[in-house]
Amino acid sequence: MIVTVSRKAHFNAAHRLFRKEWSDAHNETVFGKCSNPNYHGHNYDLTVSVTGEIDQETGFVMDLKVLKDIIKTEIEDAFDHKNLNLEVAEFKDINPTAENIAVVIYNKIKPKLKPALDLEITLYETPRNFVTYSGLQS
Ligand SMILES: Nc1nc2c(c(=O)[nH]1)N=C([C@H](O)[C@H](O)COP(=O)(O)OP(=O)(O)OP(=O)(O)O)CN2
Ligand SMILES: [Zn+2]
Repeated sequence: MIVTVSRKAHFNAAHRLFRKEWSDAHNETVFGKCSNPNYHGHNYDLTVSVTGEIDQETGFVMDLKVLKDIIKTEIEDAFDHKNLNLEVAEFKDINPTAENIAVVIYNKIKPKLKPALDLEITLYETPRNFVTYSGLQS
């Protein structure tokens, strides 16, 4: 039987949406208040979902304590109370949109899971704006 297990997490982070080759005025036209040169913050809510076979000995798809520890180490310790543009290496040259943050989170967590397990990331940037990524490539 294939089942999905999920773990919620949370982090606060600052960011600025902009392209460095564009003027502040053009960035504001494209990204609006999210391109404020002085940055702004969000309370990000994260759901990490792992899908796979139930292990017949343990009854687990995976141990949620293990998933909790992976999220803490890979995401919360790395992103919480950070300026994503300035302090998180993955966003040095990537705009920290919700889409790109979800892809970075996926790419940090996937190698920590058994290869047979599927992963889906849902990231809420605001209570009403959220994105989902499950590893599909164009
Ligand atoms: N496709 C995307 N669009 C937007 C992103 C994004 O990451 N991907 N990000 C932003 C802003 O950073 C931020 O989300 C602010 O959005 P906004 O609509 O202004 O949200 P509110 O302040 O109105 O808060 P709500 O709680 O959602 O009402 C913009 N676009
Ligand atoms: Zn923002």
